Order: sequence, then C-alpha cells, then structure tokens
Amino acid sequence: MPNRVSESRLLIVGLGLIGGSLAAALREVGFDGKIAACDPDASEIERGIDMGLIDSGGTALSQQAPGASMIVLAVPVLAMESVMRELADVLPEDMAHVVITDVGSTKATIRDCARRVFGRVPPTLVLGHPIAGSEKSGVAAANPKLYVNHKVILTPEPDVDPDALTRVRALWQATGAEVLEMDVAQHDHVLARTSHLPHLLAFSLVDTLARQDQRLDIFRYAAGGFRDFTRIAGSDPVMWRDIFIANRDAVLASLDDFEAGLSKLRAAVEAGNSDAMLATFDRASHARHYFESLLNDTSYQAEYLMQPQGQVTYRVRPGGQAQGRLRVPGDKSISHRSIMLGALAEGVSEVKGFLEGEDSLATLQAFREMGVAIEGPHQGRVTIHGVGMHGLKAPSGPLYVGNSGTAMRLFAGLLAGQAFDSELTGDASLNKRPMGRVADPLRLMGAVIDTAEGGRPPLNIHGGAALKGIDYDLPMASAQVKSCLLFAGMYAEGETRVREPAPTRDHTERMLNGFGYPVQRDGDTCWLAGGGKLTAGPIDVPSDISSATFFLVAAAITPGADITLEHVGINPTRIGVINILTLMGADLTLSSQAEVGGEPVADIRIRYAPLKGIDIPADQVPLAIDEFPALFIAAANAEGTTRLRGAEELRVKESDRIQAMADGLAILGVEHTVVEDGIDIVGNNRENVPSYGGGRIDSLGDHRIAMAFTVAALRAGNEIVIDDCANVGTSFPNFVELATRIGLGVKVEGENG
Ligand SMILES: O=C(O)C1=C[C@@H](OP(=O)(O)O)[C@@H](O)[C@H](O)C1
Ligand SMILES: C=C(OP(=O)(O)O)C(=O)O
Repeated sequence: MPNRVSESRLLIVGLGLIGGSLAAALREVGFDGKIAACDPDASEIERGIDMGLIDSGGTALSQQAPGASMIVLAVPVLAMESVMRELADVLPEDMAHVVITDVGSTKATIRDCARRVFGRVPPTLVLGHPIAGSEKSGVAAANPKLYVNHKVILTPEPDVDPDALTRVRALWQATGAEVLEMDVAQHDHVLARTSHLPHLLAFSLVDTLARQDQRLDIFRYAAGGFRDFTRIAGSDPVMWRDIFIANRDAVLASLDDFEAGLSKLRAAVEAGNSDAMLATFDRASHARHYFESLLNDTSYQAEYLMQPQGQVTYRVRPGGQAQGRLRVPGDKSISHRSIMLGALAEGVSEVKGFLEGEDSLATLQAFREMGVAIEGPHQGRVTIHGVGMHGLKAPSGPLYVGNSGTAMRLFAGLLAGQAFDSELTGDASLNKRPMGRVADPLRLMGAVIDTAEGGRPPLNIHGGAALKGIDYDLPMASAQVKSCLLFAGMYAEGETRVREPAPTRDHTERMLNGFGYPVQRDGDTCWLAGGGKLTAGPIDVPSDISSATFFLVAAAITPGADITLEHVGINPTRIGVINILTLMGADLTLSSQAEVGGEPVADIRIRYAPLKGIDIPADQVPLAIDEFPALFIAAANAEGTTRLRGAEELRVKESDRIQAMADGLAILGVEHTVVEDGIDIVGNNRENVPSYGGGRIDSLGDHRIAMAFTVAALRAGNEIVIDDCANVGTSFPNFVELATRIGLGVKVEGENG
C-alpha cells in the first residue's frame, strides 16, 4: 500500500486541536506505530493519554525528540523558531533520518525560521498546512474526522528529500485529506485572501459591535447572518495574532482590495444606487453558489443550469387523446435575444414570458458572469439592468452555454466586439457542432478566434480586435449566422450586410429595431451600421411555435382530437409548420391575432382531419427547420409518401436529425428512405388501426427527437420507450406535464429527486 504510514514513532509537538486531531485520525485508521506528544501544558498531555490519542508524552522536547522517526510541529507560528532551536540542539548533527513537518498557517516566516536555525531548510523538513480547523481549541476538541475531504497544502523546497515528501504525504492521506503542493509565496498569497482576511473581518465586526453601548441587545437579537459571519471570531487569539504578524504583507494587500470594494459599496448605499448594489450582490451571490458547488465537488452547470443529467427515460403508453387548451412556454429564440439585447442596452428591460429552459438560462447566467445584474426569472419575468454596448466585464472563466447552438453563435458575434478575451464552451452535443460558419465570416471582419479541430467548440475569442463591416453571402440559410454577424456589426466600422439564400427567422432584425438600433432590409439582404446604441424597453415573449408543434402534430394525427394553443408566435418566418400541416390536410384555424412587442401572435386551434403525404415545398424548409422531427411523425400518419429535400441543415442540429428520426422510425416499422438532404416517409392513416408498432428509441439527447416520439405513441400499437430525454428541459421544461394534460400517458423514469 503506497500510502501506508510506516513511522515507528511519531512525535507531535503542541498537542492542541490540530495535533490532537491528527493523532485521533491516525488511531482511527489503525496506525500501528507509537504516538508521543510534547506540550508545555502537562495537563494537555495527560488528557491526550486519557483520551487514548497518544501513548506517551511530556513537557521537555529534549526527552521526547530522540527516537522519533517523524516530528510534526503543531505549535503557534511565532513559537516555531524556539521549538526549532531546541530541536537543533537535541537532534543528532545528521538529521537525515528524522522527517520534520509543520502545520503553520503561513509558510514564508516558517521557512525563514528554518534558515536562521539550521542555516538552510533541511531536505527532510517538509513544510505543510492542513486547511482545516475549528473555532475550538485544545486536545479535548480533537476530532478524528477533522481532515476528511479537507486539503493539506505542502510547500516543499526544490531540494526536498523525496522520501521525506512521500512520508509526509502518506501521513496526511491517511487522515482522509487531499494533499496538494504549491510554492511558499503562492500559499501565503492564497491563504491571506481565503482565510486570513475573513478572520480579520470577523474579529473586527464582533469587536466593534461588542464595544457598542447596546451590546447585550445586539447579541441577544443577533440573527443568523451575524452568527454565520462571525463564527470564526471565536478562534484562538494567540494563533491568529501570530498569523497576522507572520503574513503581514499578503494580508495588507488583500485588505487594500477589500477596502476598495467596501468603499464602492458604501458609496452605492449612500447614493441609493440600486443598480450598483444589485450588480455587486448578484455577482457575489452567484460566485458564492459557484464556490459551494466547487466545495461539494459538483459542477456549476450540473447544479444550477442543467436538470440532473442522469438517464431520463420516457415510457409512453400507446394510444390516448389529444384534447384541451394549452399555453406552451416562451419562444427560445426570442428569450435568448431578450437577454442579449437587454444586457447591452442603456436602461432597464422588463421581459415577460421568458422561457425558463436550460438553454436560455445558460445565456442569462453567462451575462451575469460578465457583470450584468439580472433579476429573476420569476414566472417568466426577468429584469435586466443594461450595461450599455461597452459595459460588459471580462468573465473570470469560460462561458458555458449548455446545449444551445443559438447561444454559442450569437455570443460569438457579440464577444468578437469586446475589449476582453473570452471562451465559449458547451455540452457534449454542442461541442460537436460546426462553428466555422460563424468563425470564418467573423475573421473576415477582423475578429481573432480560435476553434478546436474542424471548427468545433470551444471558441476562444481574443478581445480588442478592430472589426470592419463586411458584405457577406450566407452559404446556408441560417438565422444564427445572420444574427451573429449583425451583432458583430454593431461593433464594426462601417456597414455589415448579410444576404440570405432563403428567408430565415427575423427576430434579431425586429428586436434590434425595437431597441432603437436600425436594421434595414432590401429583398434578401439586411444590414446595419456599426457604432449605434440600444435603448432598453419591455419585451413580451410569445409562446414558442416550435414547442406548440408537438401538440399541433398530436392533434393532427389523433382521431377526435381538438386542441387550442394560446398566444403562439406566428412570425411569418416561423410558420412553416402551419403551412406544411395545412398542405397535408390538417384542420387549423387562427384566432385572437394580435401583435405583442413587434411579433405577431395568435391562438391556434387544430382538430383532427386525415392527413395525406406531400412533397414539402423547398421554401418552407428554413421556416420549419426545428419542426421536422414532429413533422416526420405527422408524415408517418399521412396516407402516401411525404418527401423532404434541401434539409441538410438537419444533420448539424443537436443530433443528426435525419438519421436519428430514421433510426426511430425503423424501430417503429415505418417505411422510409434516407437521402443526404432529406427523407421519404411512407405513412398510413387508417383510423381504427395503429399506424406503426412500438419499441425502444434512443433520442441521442436531442430534445426534439424525444418529444416527437412521445407524440408518436398516440398512434402506436405498442408502448414507445425513449431514452436520454433529460435535454427536453433545454427548450420545454414542462413538456411532460402538458402532454399528460392533453391525454398522453407518459411515465418519466430515472429523474433524480
Ligand atoms: O436563430 C435562432 O434562434 C435559431 C435558428 C435556427 O438555427 P440555424 O440558424 O442554425 O438554422 C434554429 O434551428 C434554432 O433552433 C434557433
Ligand atoms: C436547433 C435548435 O437549437 P440550437 O441550434 O439553439 O441548439 C433547436 O432548438 O431545435
């Protein structure tokens, strides 16, 4: 066993909480050597023996040191030098056989002591610091679990004896600690900020309040905040005095930073500057959650952005009804853009109907990490305190955008225009998707962007590039690429013009105009001039037609069905699904048409009518690009063949949607032929006979594949089981609830909690 502690006699000098807990931990793991202790307080030694922690001990180092194979110095930092001097006297000239280590909270002063006492740091002296403790002191408080899952930092000198280092590591690993190494200066700098400064503040706050006249009341009524903030003010005063003497310079530097931050906050409170206060509290609150997730060893994304990523399986009963009135969540494309534009605007934007799905929440979080104060979401309401076109701050790490191609591509355009460097990364599905389509034209504008091999994420965007407008012919019909370039164009010199091979969703153009940033259009080309600004305003996000589609198809294929979907966005660049279903014979009616925040909306009623196969018109493909998984299910329930061509873009979505759907249709027994840019599907619509069988289908983690096959079960002969459905939460968090409400039998398996 490499980590076995094989010391014959361990001597702990200073039998307090730290030394006593070390002895207790070693006892608990069955350490078979002798443990002795030396402490000026004879009663502590007696107590240690009574507690069974040590075998022997005494107050004189000259009697305890000889014969020890390892000595742990667990005395206060300022006592280190005198202890080392005594050791130098009693230990033999050649100290090669005794390994010495310490537990001091500062390292440079202890290294200096060693140099003064021994002439150099002996190779068998391994300086260390267990980051564990408690406000309690004395051996009576010894706790065998004190070090479990705590860090112990070793700060060995470059010429350390490797055997000594191995033995000290083994000692701490045996207590359950995680052992790290760093150099002395780094240790002292880090500890000044993470431990010494907070202790100083806690001592100071309690002392200040305790000196005030009404201190009894203050302590009697002090609430949890006081208790939480000041627990460490109960720590050992001598030890802490020593630490502040020993680590003076690093502590003062961190105190300067703190005082600067505090005086800014003071000014904000004084002026009643609510934006400044919110921005600080919001950043701090998220940073605190981030630390907590680090401490708990879970990833930030896993904890805050993603549903538990365990395997989620939908088990869907064959048959069922499709009846009712529903409102599906807010539009994903508009939700992303509302945060992006609201953040860069001047003023406060109030958003209603925001999609609280993982994709749009990841976008919101990314802006928080760039210093934007955002309140909510609370039931679809979000308040964004815009920072202006140049007000974003450099994030402290990579920006994680989850599963969302839209976020990564639109962010790429925005970030290319910033003064700071940034990195965009996503989940396993997104990290396989092509980003050259945005990186290439952005480079033509002067952006400096690195991608992984094959133009895949992560994207590293170098700040400070001077962008120039370009005139760009999109090689594919993509609203994401168009929007990316328009966003970069706001930061570019001159005009940025984008020509589309076919119309794609125009939310970016509408919303920019709504925020007072003029975007013009002539035929297939739209353009804007750089250097403008955005003015905050209210945003009303309509329900997402892409989410509504699953229920449109549910009703279109289920005899007797009648569903009304309320307040759905019917932007002409998004209604391919309405046009295609109508061509297939579906019975659709629109009512309550209105315009909200520059986007048309309507209630859509759909009643069952038998469907027939069609050739999908090429011009409808970009207008229904996200709706094809569901439309393939409609096709499987339509009499005759439905033919789709010109849809190669489907191959680079969250999955290869042509292949993923074809594989699922094959399992259900639906006849089909796959081609590079589309598919032929041969369906049936005999009312009293199931259209296909059942089976187990892999959604490949693609939300739309999972939801499409859920709806397919309405006309299946047997149960459909769909694996890997957790990502439904990216676009449609309450899908199962609404599906159940209209009459589908969905059982969710494997969800945590
Ligand atoms: O701009 C947008 O919000 C979107 C554009 C489309 O992608 P492409 O631009 O890649 O076609 C669409 O598939 C995506 O769900 C959202
Ligand atoms: C393709 C989609 O989204 P994105 O590209 O943003 O991941 C989608 O929602 O179907």
